[in-house]
Amino acid sequence: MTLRVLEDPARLAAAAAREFAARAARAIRERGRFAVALAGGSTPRAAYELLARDYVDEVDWGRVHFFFGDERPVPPDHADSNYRMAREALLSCVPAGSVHRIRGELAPEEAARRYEEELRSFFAGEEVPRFDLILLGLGEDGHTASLFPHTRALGETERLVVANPVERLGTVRITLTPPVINAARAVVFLVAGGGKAKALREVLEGSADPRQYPAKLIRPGDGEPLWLVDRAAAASLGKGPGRTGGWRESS
Ligand SMILES: O=C(O)[C@H](O)[C@@H](O)[C@H](O)[C@H](O)COP(=O)(O)O
Repeated sequence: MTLRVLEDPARLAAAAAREFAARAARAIRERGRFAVALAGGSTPRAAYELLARDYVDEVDWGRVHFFFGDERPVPPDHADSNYRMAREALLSCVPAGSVHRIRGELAPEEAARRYEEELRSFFAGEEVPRFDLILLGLGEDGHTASLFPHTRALGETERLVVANPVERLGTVRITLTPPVINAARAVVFLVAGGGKAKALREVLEGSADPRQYPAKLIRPGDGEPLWLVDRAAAASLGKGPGRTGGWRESS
């Protein structure tokens, strides 16, 4: 597991944009396309905006295929839509090869079924779709994508996409499941803000049950997750009695 601590959210966004562009170039060089699942929430927005502003000529956007790690059960123009955030920050600014949104306007089960169909079609021939990159955030409760603590999706081993009831939020979210995320060639977490410090320490150093901190379930077989965090989110690392190590800080 590699941890990079950036001074502030702006430097975190810049590092994330650089990472995205580097992995896109490598995937396109090696396989002729770059299949990426975008994270939702607020943290990644600045990185998406940097990609749209500073990387228009750096990335062969026509070979980039955008997917989503999860979606809220809302239409694409709703303020809570992860698709809407990505469209405003990036997708409307670059000539992507394709954009595959999760149809939040449908009933969650139907949205999950259709999205799974779309994944199986795009990744035809792959038992489990292998994204070149999956971007993820981390919630203060240790969730990632829409894998929330003690929810049904955490134990999913067959489905690629599920409708996941989240009692605490009183809603049903549509999310990639752990097997798909862990099949990715690369997983990069973007974590900013002191509010995430406790969850980040628990995930990286704690021995709590992964059902309590679902981001602990993310262990890509191919490579270690890269954690891009700002200094505020990293404030509690290396202090807890339960530091299990296992991560190295890279400059
Ligand atoms: O749909 C979502 O909300 C995200 O997929 C979710 O997993 C997010 O990444 C975390 O909740 C962190 O959100 P912030 O970046 O807003 O803190």
